[in-house]
This record gives sequence, structure tokens and C-alpha cells, in this order.
Amino acid sequence: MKKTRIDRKFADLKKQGKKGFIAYLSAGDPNLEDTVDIVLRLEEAGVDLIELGLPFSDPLADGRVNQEAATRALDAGSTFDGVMACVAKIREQSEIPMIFYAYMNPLLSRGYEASIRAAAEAGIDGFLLLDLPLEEEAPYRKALSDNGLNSIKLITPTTPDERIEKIVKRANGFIYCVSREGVTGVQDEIAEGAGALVQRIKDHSAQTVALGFGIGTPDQARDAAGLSDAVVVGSAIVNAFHNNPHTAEGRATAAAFVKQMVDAVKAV
Ligand SMILES: O=P(O)(O)OC[C@@H](O)[C@@H](O)c1c[nH]c2ccccc12
Repeated sequence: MKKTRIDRKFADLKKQGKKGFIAYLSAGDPNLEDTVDIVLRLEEAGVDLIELGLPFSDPLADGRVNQEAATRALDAGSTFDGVMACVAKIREQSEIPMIFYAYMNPLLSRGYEASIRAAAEAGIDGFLLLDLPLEEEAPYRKALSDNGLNSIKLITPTTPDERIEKIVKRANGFIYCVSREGVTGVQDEIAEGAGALVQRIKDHSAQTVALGFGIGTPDQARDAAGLSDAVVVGSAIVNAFHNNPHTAEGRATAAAFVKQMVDAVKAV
């Protein structure tokens, strides 16, 4: 498969000896037009890769902050086609790598092949299919690779080694290491076993490992970057853009907060 923007970005970071910073946001929160602006601001703040959540009514792996963001997005009228247009608009102005975080239900109800093709055409670089069991993933991975997209996979603290072995073989782009059990959301401390879990993944794979779940301050971001190749921050970013006024100034304040976390990661 041809190298994606994600592959190229991580190869570049590796060459420079730098850690990556991945930002999650729910597409369409507070609306799709603002999502374009927020992504461009995140890129300016030094974010390496954007995870866009495809808003879904029952996001079972998400904590309250991300759930509410998805609800706001749906209430504001975000549709699948609307999100595709939003991605295409970002692509007119930016080459930042972008991934969809998607639950299966909306893709299945629309037809997964057509959905994946539409996402590729809009300019997405990969998918993380959140609630897709490994045993059923082959047709989806094929559809992704037919469209030149990466298939990112999750590994969690409860994943046994034999399963890690199988998952890493089917993943590309990077591996997402979930630092703790439970759902997304900012925590006081990085989970104790996070470093050991990253190591367990690295024992089975030479791929980039990104660590996420519960990271929400520059100190935590720095510590997480010390344990892995890249850091994922979601809820803290969703909160920052939600809690600041939806004005140019409020957006700049939120982006400045993100930049502090990015800078902490880049200093590792
Ligand atoms: O919000 P946190 O704790 O910073 O964690 C990242 C997370 O939000 C993001 O990667 C994400 C959003 N939805 C998900 C569902 C499953 C796994 C991961 C995610």
C-alpha cells in the first residue's frame, strides 16, 4: 500500500527524534464550519495528527465530555455527508494527517464500502473502527486498504499477549495504546501500568505506539510522551474549545492551551 500522510508524518518525526501529538475532537462540535477553523488552529499550535470523531448517538467507549460533544454535533445537524464536506474543506487548506474515529453502526447503516470510499475521497487518511471485533475485521481492513487508508487499532490493559500479537499484524498507521480501563476522560494521573503496556506492544511490533486516555495537562502529556512515540489528548481539548467563548479570542485561548501540551511533548 502507498504510504499515507500518517505514515509519512511518523517517519518524519522518527527521523527528527521527536514525539508526536495527536488531538481528538468531535466533528461538528459546535458545528461543521467551526470544526474547519478549530482543526486549522490545532495545526498551527503544532498538532501532528487529527482524530475526528464521527458523531454517533451511542458512543459506548466515550466518557461524558466526548459524549456531550457528539450530542452537540448531532443537535447542530452534523450528518455523514456534512462531515465529508468539512474534511474536504480542511483538505483545501491543509495536509495534516486526519483519521476518523467511528463506531460501526453509522457505517453499516450507510453501507461501509461507500462510506469508506467517500471518506477517502474527502481526504481522510485512516480509520479507527472503535467497536469492530478483531474476528470480524477482514472485510473492513480490505475496504480501507483498497482505498489507500490506514487501519488503526486499539490495544487496552486487558488485551492478552496472544491477542496483541494478532492485532498488531492487522494494524497499520500506528497502534493506539489505551492507558487505562474504562472510558475516555481526563484523569488526575497517568495510569500506573501505561508504560508497561506500551512495552508489551513494542515487544510484538516495531510500529508507532500512541498513548491516550486520561491525559489533560502539559505535565501529563510530557510524562506520556516519555513512555511512548506519541500522545493522544481528547477530552481536555474538547473541553477547552467548548468552555471558551466561540469567538476568535476564545478559540485562540483554547489553542494556546493545546500548544502548551504540544510544547511539553516536543521537549521530550
Ligand atoms: O479523552 P481522553 O481521555 O483524552 O482520551 C482520548 C480520546 O478522547 C480519543 O482518542 C477518543 C475519542 N473517542 C474514543 C473512543 C475510543 C478510544 C479513543 C477515543
